[in-house]
Amino acid sequence: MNKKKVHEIEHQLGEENEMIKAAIDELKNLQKVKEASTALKVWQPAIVHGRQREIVENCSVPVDSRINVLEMEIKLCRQQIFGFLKSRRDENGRLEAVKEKLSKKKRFETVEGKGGFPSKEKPQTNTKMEEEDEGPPLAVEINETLDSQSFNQSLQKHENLDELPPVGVTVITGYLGAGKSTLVNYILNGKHGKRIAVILNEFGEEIGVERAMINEGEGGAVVEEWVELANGCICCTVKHSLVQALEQLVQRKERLDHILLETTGLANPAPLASILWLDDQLEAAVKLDSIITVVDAKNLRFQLKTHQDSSTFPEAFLQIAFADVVILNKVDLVSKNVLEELEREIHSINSLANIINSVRCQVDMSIVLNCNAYDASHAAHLEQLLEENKSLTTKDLHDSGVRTMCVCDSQQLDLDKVRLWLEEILWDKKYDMDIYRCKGVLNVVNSDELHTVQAVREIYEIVPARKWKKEENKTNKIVFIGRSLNEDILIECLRGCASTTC
Ligand SMILES: Nc1nc2c(ncn2[C@@H]2O[C@H](COP(=O)(O)OP(=O)(O)OP(=O)(O)O)[C@@H](O)[C@H]2O)c(=O)[nH]1
Repeated sequence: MNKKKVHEIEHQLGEENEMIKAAIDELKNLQKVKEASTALKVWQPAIVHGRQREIVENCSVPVDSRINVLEMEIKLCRQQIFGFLKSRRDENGRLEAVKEKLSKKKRFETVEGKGGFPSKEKPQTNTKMEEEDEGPPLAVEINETLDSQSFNQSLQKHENLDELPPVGVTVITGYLGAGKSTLVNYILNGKHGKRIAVILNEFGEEIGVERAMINEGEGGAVVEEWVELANGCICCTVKHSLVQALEQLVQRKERLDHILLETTGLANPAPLASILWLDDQLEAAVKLDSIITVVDAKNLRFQLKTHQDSSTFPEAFLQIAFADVVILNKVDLVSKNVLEELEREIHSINSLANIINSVRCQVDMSIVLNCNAYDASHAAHLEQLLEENKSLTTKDLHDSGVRTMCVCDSQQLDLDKVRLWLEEILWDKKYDMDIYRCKGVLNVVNSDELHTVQAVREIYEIVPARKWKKEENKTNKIVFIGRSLNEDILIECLRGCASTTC
């Protein structure tokens, strides 16, 4: 399956390469024509002059406009190639992971055959379906057995798995000791009746410790699965294991309402969004619900300042910058004044985030489950956020240089131009801006639908959300969160995306 996909990607890459070559050849020829036509205006020996005229006369296309179009085509081809290379890398990575898992499985069978498998590590597979499931590479515990009737029902439902709505994934991040596990515990014990799977990412020695410290819900959530990902941080080394873990979980989609993914305290949450957005198979089965960052009110200032004088950027900043919800926890340990300052500080890093104060993460469940922070159907909420950010001044500069900026313009936009612009600033880092997060609503030419744009690091998505309402002011509003943001350039670029046909 993966091999086939790799071949497909390679085929597409080949085609894209051919197109780029053809476009470059044409561009070279056109540039010769352009040079020749310029040279015609300069004195030349007659024979050279004649040759130049011939080149110009043989060219029937309007050179300048064709050159512009070709340059655009080449750029698009490059972006496509960039995307294919990335997919190929991901696919190859997954292929390797599957191979490794296969070889492990072979080892497992050999050991089991000799009766020597340590019981703790042996997966408790109680049904045929579970035996057939490919487990994630690391520890997986299945806490439920199915009787034959529910197994059959489950199998029937299994056939219609694709028709089920995607399962929401809440990423819980936050600095070391902020209260992430406390939040997971709280959710699992809440009276919401949801069936929840938990994925934990801990470093080597900690494996199993987190698991033991979290109490499964009693009368609340049914913990379907615990998946512990070892050996590294989700944002780098265990990415493939995470994809596999998610894939395994969604095989049981009919028995799951939600997935919680608790990261290590030193994780940068951005790559997680890209995993959930970029993986085609996963995309239909799971969706990023929201990124929740738990913040320790007592220690936040210290955590933010720790790296201020060094070149490394504190994870605490990034975790706040990417958050949709910030739970300002341990408010019992600070005064009201400090709390207000902290709220200001958090908003100066990320003014889009919804800040909730808490003691022991006791927050309203609706804030943490089914936020739909990335869902186009929640365009109204997004619009409200953007409206609040409109008044934001660019002088709200945080010490770190991380700032939030809102740019607005009322002209109808050309979607291709918007894509090119976003790719320039997110992928090519044109203008040296470091954009962590971007959210916006767009008024697109030839469309009566409001479009939303979402970006986390280099991954972005533009989707039609709903029809514009009559009374609405069709303004484009985009909020950027990042470092070295340049308001003038952003506004100029947004205006440059205006459609010329309207
Ligand atoms: N006083 C006070 N203590 C809290 C609060 N919330 C959590 N704690 C305590 O803070 C400590 C750390 O909480 P955890 O939930 O383990 O934090 P964590 O973010 O999962 O920690 P790591 O996994 O090490 O990153 C525990 O001793 C909690 O009991 C709070 O609101 N007030």
